[in-house]
Amino acid sequence: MASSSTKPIFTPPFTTTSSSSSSQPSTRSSLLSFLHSTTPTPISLNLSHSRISFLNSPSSAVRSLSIKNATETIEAAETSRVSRVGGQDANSQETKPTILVSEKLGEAGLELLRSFGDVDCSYDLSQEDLCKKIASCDALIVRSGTKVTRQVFEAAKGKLKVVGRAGVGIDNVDLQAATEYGCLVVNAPTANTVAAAEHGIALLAAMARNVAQADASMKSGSHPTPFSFLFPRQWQRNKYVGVSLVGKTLAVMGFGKVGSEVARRAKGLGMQVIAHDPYAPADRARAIGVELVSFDQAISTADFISLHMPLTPSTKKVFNDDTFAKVKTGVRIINVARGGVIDEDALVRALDSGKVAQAALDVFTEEPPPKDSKLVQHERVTVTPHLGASTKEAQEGVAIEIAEAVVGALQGELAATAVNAPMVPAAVLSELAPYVVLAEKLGRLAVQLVAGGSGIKSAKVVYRSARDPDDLDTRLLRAMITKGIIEPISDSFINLVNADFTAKQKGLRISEERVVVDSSPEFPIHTIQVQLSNVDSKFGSGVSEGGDISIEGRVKYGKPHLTRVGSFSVDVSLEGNLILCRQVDQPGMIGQVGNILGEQNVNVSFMSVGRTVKRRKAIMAIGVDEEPNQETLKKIGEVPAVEEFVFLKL
Ligand SMILES: NC(=O)C1=CN([C@@H]2O[C@H](COP(=O)(O)OP(=O)(O)OC[C@H]3O[C@@H](n4cnc5c(N)ncnc54)[C@H](O)[C@@H]3O)[C@@H](O)[C@H]2O)C=CC1
Ligand SMILES: O=C(O)C(=O)COP(=O)(O)O
Repeated sequence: MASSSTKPIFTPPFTTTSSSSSSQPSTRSSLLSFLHSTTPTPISLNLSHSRISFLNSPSSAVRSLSIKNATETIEAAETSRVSRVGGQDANSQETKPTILVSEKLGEAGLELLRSFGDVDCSYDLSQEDLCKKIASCDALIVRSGTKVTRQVFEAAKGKLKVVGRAGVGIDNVDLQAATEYGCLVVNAPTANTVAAAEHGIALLAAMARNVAQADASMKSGSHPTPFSFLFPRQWQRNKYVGVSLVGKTLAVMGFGKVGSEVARRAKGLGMQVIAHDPYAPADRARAIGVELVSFDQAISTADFISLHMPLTPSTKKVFNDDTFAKVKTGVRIINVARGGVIDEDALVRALDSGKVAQAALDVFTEEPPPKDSKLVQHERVTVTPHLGASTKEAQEGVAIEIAEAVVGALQGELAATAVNAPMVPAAVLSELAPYVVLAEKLGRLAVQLVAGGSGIKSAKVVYRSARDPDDLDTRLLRAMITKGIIEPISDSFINLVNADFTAKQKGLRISEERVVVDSSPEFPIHTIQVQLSNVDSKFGSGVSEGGDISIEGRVKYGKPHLTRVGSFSVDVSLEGNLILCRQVDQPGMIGQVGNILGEQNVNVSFMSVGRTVKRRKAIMAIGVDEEPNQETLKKIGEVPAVEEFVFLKL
C-alpha cells in the first residue's frame, strides 16, 4: 500500500514580502499562477497543494534510481522527499529568493530583481568562487563572460532554479547539464538585436575604410611628449585607401534576428545581399529582397561575409582551411556572432596568404583572447572586445527582458524565452490548466496501483478529444504525467524542464495516442487515459481487459475527476485521497464502509460505485479528506463483501 506523507509533494515556492508578490499580477502571471503553489509548507494534501511547480527543485541532484519495486521504493521515496522538503524549505516561506548577478546588468533590470529577491552583484568571480556561491542561489544572471558549466549545476545542489542569460547566445551555458538538473535556462533574445546589427555594420564600414588602422596610425604620430621626435607624424593617405561597399555582394551567414537586420541595413548602403541559413523561411528573406543560397554559393560569391549564426556543435569552426579555400580571393569577413565559428589559426593563414583581405572581429574563441593572439595583432584585422550588445539602450532592454523572465520563472511561470523547456503559448496554457492537474493525478494514481516487484518500463497516454489531433499540444500534459508516475517512486524531482530526460534516464518510455471522439470541441480534451503495461497490479480491478493497469479521468466543471478504473466506470472528484474497493455488488456496502470511516472521523468527500454486471462485482471509489489510519483501513478490508481495496494518495 502506498505510504502516506503529511508534507507536500511539491516544493513550496517563494512567498516574498516584496512589492512584486503583492502587486497586481500581469495577465501572463495570472494565467500562469496555477503553475506553482502559493501555499507555504502545507501540512495536509489537498487540491490547492497539488498545484504544479515547474521549477522549484527540492532535489539535490539528478539521481539514477531505476523504476523497480514500485511499492517498495515508494515508502522510502516519500520519506526522503518529506525530509528534504522539510529540511530545505522550512524557512522558505519568508525567504526571498537569492539572485546572483555575475556580470554587469542595466539598472532597470536590477531594480526589478531587487523588488523581488535578494540580489547579489558579484562580478568577475572565478569558477571556484561561482561554484561556492551558487549553492545558496535560486537564480543566476549572466552575460557572455560567465561559464555556467556542469560543475556549477552540480555545486548548486538542486537549489538553482533558473539561469538567465542577459543576451542571446547561450553557448556559455551547459544546457544539457541544466536540463538534467531541472534548471530552466532563459535568455533575452530580442533587446540587443539592433545593437548587434549596428555593430556589424559599423565593423563592415570601418574595415572597408581602414578606420581603426588609420586612427591608430595618426595617434601613434601625435605624442605631445618630450620624446615626440621619436614618433614621426603619421598622415598615410595612400596606405589606407579602402574599398567601396556599394554594389558589392554581402553574404549574411545566419539569417535570424541580427542577420536580417544587418541585411536590411546593408541594402540601404547599396549592397547586394545574399544569405545562407538552413532554417530560415525563404519568404522572410524575399520580403527584404535577400536571396537564400547554399553555404558554398554564399561564400564563393561574396565580397563580404558577415557571420550571424549561433555557436553550436555544427557551426563550430565552420570557417576553416577548407572553407577559406573556397572563398573569393580578397574576401572580407565580419564576425559579431561567436569566435568559435571560425578556426582562428586558419583565418590567420588565410589572411597571411591574401585569400582573406581583411577581417573585423568582435568575438573570439577565448575571451579575452591571449595577449599574443596573432589575429588581434594582425594589421588587416579590426577588433573590438565583444561590444555587439554594448549600447546603453540594448543593455537596459536586455536587463529588463531578463529580469522579467527570471522573476517570472521563480514565480513558477513558464518563460516565453525558455531555452531548455517547451514554450507553451499563454492561451494554450490557460486552456490546459485543469488538464495539467488531472494529468499529474492520473500518473500518480496509476503508479500506486503497481504491485511490488514490478518494473515500469512503458506508459501509454491516450487523449480523447473532439479536436484535430494536430491542434493538441500535449507536451505539458506528458511532462505532468511523467512527474506523477516517477515522483512517488523515486527521489527525483521532475519538472517540465527535465521530465522527458528523467523518463529516458529511468528507462520509462511514454507513448501518446490522440483519438478523435464525438464530444464538444469547446473543450480541448474529453478524457485522458494512463496505461501502464507489463506490470502486476496490487488492485486487480485496476487492470483493463488488455492486461494493463488503466485509469482514465476527465475535467468536469473545471475539476479533475476519475472516470474509469480498469474496466469499471466510476465518477469521483480527485481531491484529497482515494480508497478503491472491489466488492460483491450488494446493498448496504456504502453504509458499512462509510460508517467505518465516520467512526474515525474521516470525512468522505465523494463516493461512486461502478459495476460491470448487476449484483456481481462492483468498484466503490471513495474520496476522503483525511488519511485513514492503518486500523481503519484494516477494518475496511475485513468487511466480508470487500474482495480487495487500495488506499491512494493524490
Ligand atoms: N557580439 C555580440 O555582442 C552579439 C552576438 N550575438 C550572436 O549572434 C547570434 C545570432 O543572434 P540572433 O540573430 O539574435 O539569433 P537568431 O536565433 O535569431 O538567429 C540565428 C540564425 O542562425 C541560423 N543558423 C543556425 N545554424 C546555422 C548554420 N549552420 N548556418 C547558417 N545559419 C544557421 C538560425 O537558423 C537562425 O536563423 C547569437 O547566437 C549570438 O551568438 C548576438 C547578439 C550580440
Ligand atoms: O547576446 C549575445 O549573444 C552577446 O553576445 C552579447 O554578449 P554580452 O551580453 O555583451 O556579453
